[in-house]
Amino acid sequence: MSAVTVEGLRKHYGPVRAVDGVSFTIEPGEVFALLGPNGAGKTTAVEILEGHRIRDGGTVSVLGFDPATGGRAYRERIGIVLQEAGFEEEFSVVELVRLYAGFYPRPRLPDEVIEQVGLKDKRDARVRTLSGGQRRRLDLALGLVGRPELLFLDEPTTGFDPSARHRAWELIDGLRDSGTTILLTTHYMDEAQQLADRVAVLREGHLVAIGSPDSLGQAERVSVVSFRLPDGTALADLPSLTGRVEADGSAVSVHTRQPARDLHTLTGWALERGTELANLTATRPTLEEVYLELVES
Ligand SMILES: Nc1ncnc2c1ncn2[C@@H]1O[C@H](COP(=O)(O)OP(=O)(O)OP(=O)(O)O)[C@@H](O)[C@H]1O
Repeated sequence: MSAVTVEGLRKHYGPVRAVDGVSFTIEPGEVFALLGPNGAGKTTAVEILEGHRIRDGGTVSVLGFDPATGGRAYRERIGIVLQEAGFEEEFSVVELVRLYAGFYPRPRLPDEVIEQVGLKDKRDARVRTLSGGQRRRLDLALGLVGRPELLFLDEPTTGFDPSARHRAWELIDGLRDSGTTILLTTHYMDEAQQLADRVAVLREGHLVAIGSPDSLGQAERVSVVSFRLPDGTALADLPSLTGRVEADGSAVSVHTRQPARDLHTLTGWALERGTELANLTATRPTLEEVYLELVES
């Protein structure tokens, strides 16, 4: 059985179709990243799965529960790491983690979780004295202490310094290795590439792509043709191409679904003018490039 099955999910706010017929599944043990620009519907979809919002249509099954009616039995099996949880500022780190541990039937040891998220030095510090990044790690500890089968991670590393980010990635990798299913949202494509077995891209309430980070570009058949603009040539002198042209100084990149055609046009153009296209390459795009193609085209 899939850990998560979503079919035809809909949630409208008046005229805004925040989620408009979205279907996907997440397998047990999978790390699944939901991507999309601001307002695409990620939070709405995730909060429906968490049981925090009521859907208007479609079916949802998470660990065999309907989150809308799963109640406490459901909440005991999931972990939620919110972007900005409101904390009791006067508690110490260990007190707060202990408090949360008390909500679950089979909690992990608070000190073990505190160490895992890298807050051992701050174990007895008051929450109000924590830095932003340390608070985010505390969020993570609170999401983990109940030994969840499914963990919801909302932008888990926003505000982290680079080394904290890499530690968080290692931690999430470790959770995957221990069999935890993870649904994460992120605006960092390198994070999705690094962590996710599969990613889904939402745009205006619709799923526009789904697959492994590496397969996504192939499915969209987007390639990037790059070259240096010949001396004495302006961008406006280039022939008309099927792809989207971007320039950074004289470095030009063409994001195209028809790389052969655009390469042919470009090389024909260069030959006619008796010039070269320096640094000419045609590559598969990064996840970030595929993502931008999907959400901006
Ligand atoms: N409670 C609400 N009432 C009315 N409209 C809402 C409500 N919540 C979300 N929306 C609208 O639904 C759409 C989707 O919002 P949502 O928060 O799900 O997007 P998101 O993908 O999570 O964005 P972000 O990346 O900015 O967090 C937006 O147009 C938003 O304005």
